[in-house]
Amino acid sequence: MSSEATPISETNISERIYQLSNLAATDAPLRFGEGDAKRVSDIGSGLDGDFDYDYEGQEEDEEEEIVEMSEAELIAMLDGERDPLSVCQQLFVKSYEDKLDAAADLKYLSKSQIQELYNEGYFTMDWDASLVAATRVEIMDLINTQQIKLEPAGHQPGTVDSTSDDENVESSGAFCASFDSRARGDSISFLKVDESPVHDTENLSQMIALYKNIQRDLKNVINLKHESAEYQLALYPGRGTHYEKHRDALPDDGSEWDQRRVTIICYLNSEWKEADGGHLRIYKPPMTGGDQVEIEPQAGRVIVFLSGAIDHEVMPSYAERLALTAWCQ
Ligand SMILES: O=C(O)CCC(=O)C(=O)O
Ligand SMILES: [Fe+2]
Repeated sequence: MSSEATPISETNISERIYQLSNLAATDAPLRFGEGDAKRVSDIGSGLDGDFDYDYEGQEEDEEEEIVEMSEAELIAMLDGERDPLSVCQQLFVKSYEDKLDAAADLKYLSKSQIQELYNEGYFTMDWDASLVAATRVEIMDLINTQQIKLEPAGHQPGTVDSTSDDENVESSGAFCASFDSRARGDSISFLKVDESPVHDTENLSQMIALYKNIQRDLKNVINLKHESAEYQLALYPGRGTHYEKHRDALPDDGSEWDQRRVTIICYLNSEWKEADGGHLRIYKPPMTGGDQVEIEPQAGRVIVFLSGAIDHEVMPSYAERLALTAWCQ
């Protein structure tokens, strides 16, 4: 189905984007690719019933048109209207360049990293590999002792994401589809970093502090609504497991929706070598040339990107591959 052929009204799409965005705020990233057709009209509830009353003659004009559109089509349509990076650049506070010049508000990130995030939609950095390697040992121990319970991300909904909203799980065909094991081969656990003593471990808590530091700096230059973030641990077991091309959120200019705005991922693979694969492939936004960049998932490598602007894909991984992601809203 071609997105151009789909007539859709402004209000219609904004409501539907709102509902999709709520999905994105759980673990329902906006995946797209072959065979990923979803009914936008299936998502959520209420909207289609809003016009069910029968005042003679009046409702005809107001009858909402039900439009079928996959997430891929929705994103393609939005991208066609405006480059997703230029939309997400609106997330930056108006005075962000002044703040960079003052540099006083940045404690952990550099001015050039913030500028890269603005201009390219992402930047990479490296954390102390020995801290990350020690954290991996702690995490594997927590997994082996069942203190962290990983569940296949491509599993049936309702059993996977403790942070997810049951209403979404039940009402949304799209949500179900995002748990398609063909799309992703990892097992995941959402970490309640602020609540659980389980994660009160020396190295892991030091690493969480690093994420929080980044978030604190980002908050000075980007409109972020929350102090907290969602933390997801993801383990790919090897055997060529991957995560198909997707976007973590819709392009978001910071208006009103509960979107993931910034994705921060750190890799924890101390023994990683080229033949292990599992690179993160980044698709640069069209306005920066649209090239592909591959990020090696080696211990300490960190990527920070604008969730609504960067398509990405986990390439087949032939060794266990561990990553800790934080999504800031
Ligand atoms: O682990 C990675 O490199 C990316 C994972 C990812 O894209 C996701 O969990 O949404
Ligand atoms: Fe992602």
